[in-house]
Amino acid sequence: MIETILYAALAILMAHLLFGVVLWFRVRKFYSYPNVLGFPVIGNLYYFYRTLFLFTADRTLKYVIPVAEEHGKDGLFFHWMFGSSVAAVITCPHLLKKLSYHPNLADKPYAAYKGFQIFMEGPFSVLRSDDVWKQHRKDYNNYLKKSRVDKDYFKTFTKSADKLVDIMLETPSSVDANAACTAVSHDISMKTMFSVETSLVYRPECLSYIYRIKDISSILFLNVLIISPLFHILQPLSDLAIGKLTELRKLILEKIDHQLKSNQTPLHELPFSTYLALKNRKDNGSKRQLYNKIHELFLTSGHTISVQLENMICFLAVLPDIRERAWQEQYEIFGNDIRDPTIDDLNQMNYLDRFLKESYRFLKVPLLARMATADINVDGITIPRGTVVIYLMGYMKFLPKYWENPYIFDPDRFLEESDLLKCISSPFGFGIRNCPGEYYATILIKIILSKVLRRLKFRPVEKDFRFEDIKFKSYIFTEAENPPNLQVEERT
Ligand code: HEM
Repeated sequence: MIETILYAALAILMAHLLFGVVLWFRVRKFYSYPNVLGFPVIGNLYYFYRTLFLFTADRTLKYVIPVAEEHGKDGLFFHWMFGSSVAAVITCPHLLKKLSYHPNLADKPYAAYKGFQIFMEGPFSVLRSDDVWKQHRKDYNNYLKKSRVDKDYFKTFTKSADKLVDIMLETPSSVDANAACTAVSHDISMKTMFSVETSLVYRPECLSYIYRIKDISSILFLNVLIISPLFHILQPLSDLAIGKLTELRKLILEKIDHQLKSNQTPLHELPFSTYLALKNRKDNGSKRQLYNKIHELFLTSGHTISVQLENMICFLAVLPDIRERAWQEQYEIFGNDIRDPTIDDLNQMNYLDRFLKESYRFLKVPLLARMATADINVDGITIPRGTVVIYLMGYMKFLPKYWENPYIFDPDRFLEESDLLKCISSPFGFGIRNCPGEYYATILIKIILSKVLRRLKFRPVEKDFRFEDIKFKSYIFTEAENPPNLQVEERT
């Protein structure tokens, strides 16, 4: 018996060493780690297991940043990542600038985005930037373009801003701004993208399911090597996990059905979700494909705004000087008038623009990833075809070499903006896979903050809570993990 166990242990050890040799052979040309115990094979095995269980963006970042600081050279280091691919990790803004629009870096890597395909199907989760992606993207661009936002969605934005203020005034002694912003931004997304009016998004049980979607989507940033075999189990589970949201989906599908049956609305006036359903029908797409398209739209249009908005309100609450300066600018434009802003008004809000930029720096996407579809030569180094290129945004946005006092919240650091800083601080990504929702998001957030600032005074209930007390955690975006409840009063 003991002999059998010993043989089995020896066999596992040998198999491991062989595996280690294969790993080392694959990465030996550009591996930048020191050997472990002087042996490259053991080093490779060590890093293989060390990164195999990096499931979430937060864990990945916590592991990669110290490695970048220790081993990165000239803003780049190669790493055997996610247990499955060689990654070139970019930590230097100059390199980022050179590579961000590189034609060989137009695709998204399987390793980092495949997980999203469990429940999303649209430009975000399409890996190749091919004709399929182009078509999806064209549809998004069409529904998010400036003329649509200004003409079709603007009124919804302004009405919803008032609604948010009213909700915050309902329980002025202790406002959960996160819940309020989540409800309102999902309501806006339901109205603009899905043309559905429902109070369901305001119900606490529905909100808790929306938060769950956030958790699921952050976990989906995961290790495909482990997760791929589980895909078929995970897909039905993801439906179960988002329970109440299936009620929202039901409403969306009923609306779609109704619009398709009535056949009266001209094609270009259809809401985005109905248009997607029509196309899905034409392409003989399955019901699951339609669900996945709806989920992507729901996540990209609702979740993104709610995270940014709730955190920005939290920043304004804990930074009284900045809040008053932002209010002062509003006062200069509107006086005491609480009328709806126009596009011209929004264009005059320069301090608010800087506040948004500085907020985005803290609420950053922790990392962005692309796939090298051919060899890339940069600064005398070759990034080979098939390498996953990871832009370590969460690191570059706080490098003291580029940002004075990086952990101080200072909108005025954007008074002068170089091309380089613009590139690092870009909250909406870059290259052809950047965000199509930038205009929609910016207009919406500015309208809401303009109303909130003009109508409300607010501070944390816990008076001593400071900006420095905020603990940040990375999901798809980086967010405050411990936002304080707010005390609110109407400005007179
Ligand atoms: C403040 C709000 C938002 C921020 C900070 C943001 C940020 C981003 C970033 C950084 C990317 C690039 C992701 C990557 O490279 O992997 C992205 C992609 C995307 N965003 Fe946004 N986004 C926001 C709002 C929106 C909105 C409102 C929509 C749609 C209604 C949207 C739809 C998309 C889509 C479809 C993609 C994928 C594009 C592609 O791969 O071609 N986003 N977003």
